[in-house]
Amino acid sequence: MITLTDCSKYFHRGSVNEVFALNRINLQIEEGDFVTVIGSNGAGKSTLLNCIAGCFFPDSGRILINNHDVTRWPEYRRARFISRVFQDPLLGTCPSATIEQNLALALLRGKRRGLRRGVKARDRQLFRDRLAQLGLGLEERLLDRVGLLSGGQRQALTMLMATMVRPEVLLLDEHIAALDPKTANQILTLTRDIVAEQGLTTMMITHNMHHAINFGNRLIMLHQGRIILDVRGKKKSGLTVEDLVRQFYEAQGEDLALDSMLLA
Ligand SMILES: Nc1ncnc2c1ncn2[C@@H]1O[C@H](COP(=O)(O)OP(=O)(O)OP(=O)(O)O)[C@@H](O)[C@H]1O
Repeated sequence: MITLTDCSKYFHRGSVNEVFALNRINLQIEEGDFVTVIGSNGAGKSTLLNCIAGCFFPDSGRILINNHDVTRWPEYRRARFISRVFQDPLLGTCPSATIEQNLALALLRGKRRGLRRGVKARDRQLFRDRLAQLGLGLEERLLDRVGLLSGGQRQALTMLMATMVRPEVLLLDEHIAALDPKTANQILTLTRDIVAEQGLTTMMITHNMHHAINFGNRLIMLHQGRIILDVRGKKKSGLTVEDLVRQFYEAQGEDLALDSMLLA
């Protein structure tokens, strides 16, 4: 469970460049919730995930993860609970290491990391089994360097690594945005399967309203650092893209001609 109470975040506070990126956010995400996060450019979506992940501290407010008050915990300490996948498939893996070395590293998440003599046979079988689920033939390429993989293969591997040890929270920051549509759909399906199989508490930022509606059980929309829409369950799955656009403008009380939303 993630609880944000009155969380605010400024950048360049007190200067002419001041940005009020998160404006007194109150949000409770239940265990196993899969929340899609949408909003215009600069709405505060990544800032919200960064605050939860501990990239920086909020200026005010509290953050609880599974009843631990992590508000002042540094990022590395929260990494015990949180896995994150970014837009760039180059992040999250080590390109010069092999697939099995990357997976072995992922297996150590949350444990004391020491030098180990290579990959154990038992682990290797686990890696083969998990990779086979991707249907990309990577189970036959354990000794290939990750830098040789395509963006889609790499993002699939990153998803596997992020969930190799079950995280309490999975944060997906536009993780399919750099992929072609077919590969993006494959990674989304993989995401849905892994999240369902492990019952992960998940937040997924997307600019695609269809994805926001069709994935997850809850949808939040941010605008200017505030949550302006929060729908879940049947109400969410019954939404259309047109509903979302309308609700966006209604929530703001602004003219429909405004084109700040930038959602596909
Ligand atoms: N590290 C930072 N330093 C200064 N300003 C920042 C920083 N991170 C974010 N901001 C500002 O905070 C606001 C919210 O940014 P954020 O990246 O959270 O938006 P977003 O909703 O993720 O947008 P996008 O869809 O374009 O990725 C923006 O005005 C941005 O310029």
